[in-house]
Amino acid sequence: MADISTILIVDDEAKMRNLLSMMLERKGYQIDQATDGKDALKKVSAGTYDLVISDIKMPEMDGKELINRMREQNIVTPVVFITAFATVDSAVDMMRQGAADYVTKPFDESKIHIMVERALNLSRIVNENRELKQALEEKQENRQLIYESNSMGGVVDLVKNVASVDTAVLILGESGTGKEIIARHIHYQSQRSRNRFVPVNCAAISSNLVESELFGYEKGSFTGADSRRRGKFEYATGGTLFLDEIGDMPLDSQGKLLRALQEKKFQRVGGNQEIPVDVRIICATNRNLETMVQQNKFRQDLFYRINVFPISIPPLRQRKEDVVPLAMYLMQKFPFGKSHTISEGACRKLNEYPWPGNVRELANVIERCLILTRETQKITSDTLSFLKPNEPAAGGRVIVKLPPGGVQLNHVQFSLVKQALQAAGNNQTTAAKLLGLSRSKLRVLLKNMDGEQ
Ligand SMILES: Nc1ncnc2c1ncn2[C@@H]1O[C@H](COP(=O)(O)OP(=O)(O)OP(=O)(O)O)[C@@H](O)[C@H]1O
Repeated sequence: MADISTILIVDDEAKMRNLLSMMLERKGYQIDQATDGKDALKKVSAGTYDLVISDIKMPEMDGKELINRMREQNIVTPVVFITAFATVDSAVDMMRQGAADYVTKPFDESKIHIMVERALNLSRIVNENRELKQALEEKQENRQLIYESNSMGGVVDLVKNVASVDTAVLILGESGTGKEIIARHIHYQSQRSRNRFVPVNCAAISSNLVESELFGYEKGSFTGADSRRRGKFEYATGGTLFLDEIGDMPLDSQGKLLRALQEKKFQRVGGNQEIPVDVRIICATNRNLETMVQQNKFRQDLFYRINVFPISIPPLRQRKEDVVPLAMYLMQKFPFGKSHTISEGACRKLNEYPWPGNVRELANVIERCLILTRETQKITSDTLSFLKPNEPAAGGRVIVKLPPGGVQLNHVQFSLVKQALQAAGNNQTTAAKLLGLSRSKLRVLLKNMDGEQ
């Protein structure tokens, strides 16, 4: 049931839109309508459609401009044109613009159905091809797991054991230890590897959006829901759903997640169609969920359901053997780091440092060193003089004195975010790094700040 095709019909004539909608709804397709190219572009940018059927002549934005704008925005949904007068020339022109097909008016119903089926088949093949390519690239990108330590060797053994079964896995470890890369390895070694690996950062989604992010929504289910949208569960069908920072998921959303996992089905927000769950769940957290359960901050029943096969990733300071191999590997990953060398003294310094931000912090330090030594291409212990073993390079402890009259925490947050953006020249990725946040979490903060202004 999850793959009912959704078609967007674009025509300025209501009569034509309704006629086509009726014909296609009878065949079981889900239909949405737009009144011209501009309206259609807004909808295809926000929603998920399998096919667009569009008139050519329309006010505001015509069919040709619509398809051009879609391709500019990398929206590859096939478009079929309906035209009153198709000469060979205009047909060639339409196909040149990237149309999947065209039909001439007046048309009979069977012609429309054949054309829609053909275009949807094409759409499926194009999507499959694109996703396979993406998966291959991702697999190559995340292929290498660097380690020398016995403790990481143990983690890799656990990954091998659990990959082939569909068991829920809970990956535990401090921030930046490699929880996501381990989750990807489980996925790519499983029978689900031909399908998607879909990461969701539970900490980056504001609580009122968790449900629609996970389960999707129907058109009109809330203000701004202009079109139907698939959620992460549906998107990951046949594959793996990676729920990162699960400990940060609000309690009421935890209840909804639990229900979907128990009943093995869910409904989109505002919908009544039951959609079966066919995903493998891998969760990760840097929090102590058992303590959170005791404090009633995490649901015990959900904890038992996701904690079937726990894997703990040790912090980098407890596996010093991995530090230098990882540093060498990370150097190679940067395009300008291929011919750099690293001295023994520098390696010693890297080994002495406690790495509170783990592998992510090591990657940041290596990037900084590569920039500092662009000329000499030699990383020495002097290059690492900014690294103080008792003073973390990033994410260190900061003590802020509380003013006697108290302070609004969100004002402090606001000020720090603003300063970080200023220092980073408005580059959100760099600003997020300065604040020890992921870019998505910074975006949520910015959005919330917008709301408060
Ligand atoms: N053993 C490893 N080999 C190669 N790369 C690694 C390894 N461990 C971590 N990395 C890299 O370090 C970075 C941080 O790892 P990852 O995102 O998996 O950590 P995480 O524990 O999920 O972080 P967070 O808790 O902040 O979400 C990534 O770029 C990842 O590819």
